Amino acid sequence: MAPWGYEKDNGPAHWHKDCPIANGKNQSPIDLINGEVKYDSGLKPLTAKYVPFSDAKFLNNGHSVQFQPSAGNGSELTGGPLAVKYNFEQFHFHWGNNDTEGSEHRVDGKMYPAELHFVHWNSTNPSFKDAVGSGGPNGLAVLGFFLKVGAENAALKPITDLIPKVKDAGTSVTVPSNFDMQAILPATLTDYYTYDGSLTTPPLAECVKWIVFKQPLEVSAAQMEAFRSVINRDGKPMGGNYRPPCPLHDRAVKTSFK
Ligand SMILES: Cc1ccnc(S(N)(=O)=O)n1
Ligand SMILES: [Zn+2]
Repeated sequence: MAPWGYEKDNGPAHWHKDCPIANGKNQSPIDLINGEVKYDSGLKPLTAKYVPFSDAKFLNNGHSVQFQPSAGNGSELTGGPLAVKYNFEQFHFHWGNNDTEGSEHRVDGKMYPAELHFVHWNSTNPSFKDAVGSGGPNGLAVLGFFLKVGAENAALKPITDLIPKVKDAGTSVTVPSNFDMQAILPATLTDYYTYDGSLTTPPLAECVKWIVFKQPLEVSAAQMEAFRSVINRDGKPMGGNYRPPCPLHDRAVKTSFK
């Protein structure tokens, strides 16, 4: 099979051939149906501490654009549904070719124009790779933020301004060291959905504690257009790099809000 992608001949419907877990019972993304979620008063607030990065890259890996600091940067996530500290690994995006599609998770069937994933790994593992392979839903913790079109997002501007420099697959740039990742996050990380799921791209490992925030972040139309100018490994616009929702099976989606 050609390397996996989102086209007709290598998209999500094909992934099960190389990754049979694609048809597993704990796959992501899912449609977050408000009538079926359950408030959990035991969910604590989440704390994310992102420290300045000395040498971080912003890159086009052929299926997304991704911010990746050097390993062991010291940024970490605790609280919420998490029992231990998780180390920050990278963030990346999924988006559509128009404003009616692009997010991976949906809310009552609604898609947002894009979704931002902050990936963290369970610090009881020696590395990110070990955490992915650790088995069970506590290997990674991924924060999902919906993006909607509105005001310019000043915190993401240093990243969206770099997009023209990583237009082609396999390109990367160094991110200015004064980039403040903490500023991307809302002041308080409240009101989220959480459930046990998987990576949404191959290898689709079922190792993720998903934490999807109810409140979307805003980006400007110009920032959305920047994403839509990115080219994938097949030389086509990367937009549409989202997996459709997977069956919930017998999983519960909990909320930190009523
Ligand atoms: C690190 C990683 C790999 C694959 N997929 C994801 S995702 N889209 O589930 O966050 N993250
Ligand atoms: Zn993702």
